[in-house]
Amino acid sequence: MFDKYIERKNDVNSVLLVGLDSDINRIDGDILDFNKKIIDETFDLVCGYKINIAFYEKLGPKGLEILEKTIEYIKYNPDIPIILDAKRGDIGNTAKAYAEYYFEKLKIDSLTINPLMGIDTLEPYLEYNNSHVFALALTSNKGAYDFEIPGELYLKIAKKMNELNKKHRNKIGIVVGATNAKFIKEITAVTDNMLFLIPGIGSQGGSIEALFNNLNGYDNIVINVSRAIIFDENPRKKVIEFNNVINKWRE
Ligand SMILES: O=C(O)c1cc(=O)[nH]c(=O)n1[C@@H]1O[C@H](COP(=O)(O)O)[C@@H](O)[C@H]1O
Repeated sequence: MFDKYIERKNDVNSVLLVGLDSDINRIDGDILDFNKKIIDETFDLVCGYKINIAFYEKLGPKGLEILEKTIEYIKYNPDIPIILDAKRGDIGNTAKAYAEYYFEKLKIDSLTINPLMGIDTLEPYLEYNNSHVFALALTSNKGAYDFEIPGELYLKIAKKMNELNKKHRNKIGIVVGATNAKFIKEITAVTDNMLFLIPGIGSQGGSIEALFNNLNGYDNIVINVSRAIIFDENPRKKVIEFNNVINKWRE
């Protein structure tokens, strides 16, 4: 799956993920139509899509149906990676149940997971040929200062995930928030070529400049922007703008 990201990134020259955080409270009409419109307007320009399950779960069975149809719709172009953002983390037996739905039925490319309960909770996700997970390490919210940053837990997670990533042939990446960019430099020092999923640009106010100053040339990244793209009146234009600014820094 790692290769799918790298190929896609090189093919379209973009590391941008559009986050389909399609909140019913901000949408007039049908969410599936809303998603299809965003996908139609952006698919040729983006590295991939991240779908946060919360906005679909809250609608009950109808929401899951929309989630499944959205994934199917993106898959008309099989080269586009799809991340399901569910931040799962539970004992092996339960993780196996999550994995069956996400990787066998939905056939997503990556799942976000919370690694706090330990390595055994990740293992069921890694048993599929093409599965991939992004483990939360340094999140974008201010609560990152509650547990992740004190005692450098985020670094401990990054190191362990890097080790696991080598063992499991590139099936693991980490989440690092752009809003806490100053800590990213230390992370790049302890990781090899694992993928970073970077949220926090756009509505959360993360600085692209600070992000790239701290990435220091590290380019195994995908940058997610949700609200600032999907709720803009011209999502395609917004994607082009983000691609341009980000690619200037990547040069
Ligand atoms: O795992 C994530 O994607 C994630 C981790 C994190 O630390 N911060 C974070 O914002 N996210 C997700 O990234 C998206 C950010 O959305 P916007 O702030 O609208 O761009 C949401 O789906 C969040 O749940």
